[in-house]
Amino acid sequence: MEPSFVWDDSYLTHLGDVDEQHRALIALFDELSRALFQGAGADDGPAHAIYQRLLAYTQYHFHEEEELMRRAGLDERHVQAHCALHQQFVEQIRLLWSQRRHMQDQAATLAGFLTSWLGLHILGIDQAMARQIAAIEAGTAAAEAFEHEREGHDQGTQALLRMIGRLYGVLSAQNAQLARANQTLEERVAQRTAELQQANERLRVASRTDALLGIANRASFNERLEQACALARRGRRPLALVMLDVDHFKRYNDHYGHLQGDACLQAVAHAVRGCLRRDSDLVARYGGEELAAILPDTDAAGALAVGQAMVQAVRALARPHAASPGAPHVTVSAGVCADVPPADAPGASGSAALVARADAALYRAKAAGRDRCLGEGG
Ligand SMILES: Nc1nc2c(ncn2[C@@H]2O[C@H](COP(=O)(O)OP(=O)(O)OP(=O)(O)O)[C@@H](O)[C@H]2O)c(=O)[nH]1
Repeated sequence: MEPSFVWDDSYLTHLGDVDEQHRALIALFDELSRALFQGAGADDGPAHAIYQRLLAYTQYHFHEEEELMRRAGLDERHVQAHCALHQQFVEQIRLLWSQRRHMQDQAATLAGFLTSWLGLHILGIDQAMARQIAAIEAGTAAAEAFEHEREGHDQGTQALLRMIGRLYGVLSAQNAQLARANQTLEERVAQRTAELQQANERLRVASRTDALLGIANRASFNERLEQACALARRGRRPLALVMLDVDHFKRYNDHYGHLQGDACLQAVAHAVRGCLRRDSDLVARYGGEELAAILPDTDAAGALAVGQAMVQAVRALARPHAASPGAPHVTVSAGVCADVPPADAPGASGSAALVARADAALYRAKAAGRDRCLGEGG
């Protein structure tokens, strides 16, 4: 059931402007109530626009009323209490409106608050204001009119009014606390969501990176290779691959131990990576001591030049390898191939054919004495 404001003569203050503004306010309250009840759960854009008009009009009305009280010369005790109620209302309605999404039944709560607050306010303090203005106009001193207003109520009514005022204060404070708690909760949820997103991003990067060498892992290599092949095929551009393997690495491990072996692989990976020139190039750990590079849009001559630069960069590390039957330092062998990837044949992808061809070149580089890079032409 919609709580709507039913106007009757008991609400009249007989102050022309004030009564007119009260009626306008009631009309806005009813308009907002209707919008809330009709649009419950849906987009509350229309209700929000009415709320903003209502808030603006309320503030205008409060300002007018406060000016009127000052012009009429009302006792300052009344003016202060009256202004405080106005201010409290503005704070409360703002708070309630900001929290409306957390309410179980926002239409009933908001409409109920508006209608009962206005009724209480008009029947209570606005009528007291009107009576004091009338008394002052009839020649009574402001302080006397104020005191008389107090005495006008019997003790029971006075106590009741105090209780209602106190109850309103308690509920307002409670409401503000709940709003703050909600706000904090929302901030915490937003912070946790951001942290989770960052953690997910770190996981995503980690799942594609080799933990020892800090370069792309095999899974990432496979994915990038498929993408690069598809692009190269579409553009009919050559795609180059470099397969690279550390020479006599088993002997290195046996001689220097696995930890030194790990450090050696890291140095090699760093040197090899330093030879890439384009953002689209990628070097990955293909297997134990085997690395692979994808060089999009690169022909055989270009690929051979990059492969040779990698071999030279590792040579330049001059990392001792006392157990090698070849050079006295760590070396690598590399094989390259470059081609427009062949269209996928059933059961075999163009990328697999390119890998096999680069692998065969690497095998020949090993057989030819290691520490070199060979292309498919030799
Ligand atoms: N320290 C270390 N060793 C690794 C890692 N991954 C693979 N290896 C070692 O690399 C060695 C590779 O040896 P092989 O495949 O026999 O080849 P190789 O000794 O390098 O000889 P060629 O390739 O013929 O020059 C093996 O002993 C692996 O244990 C790693 O992450 N760390």
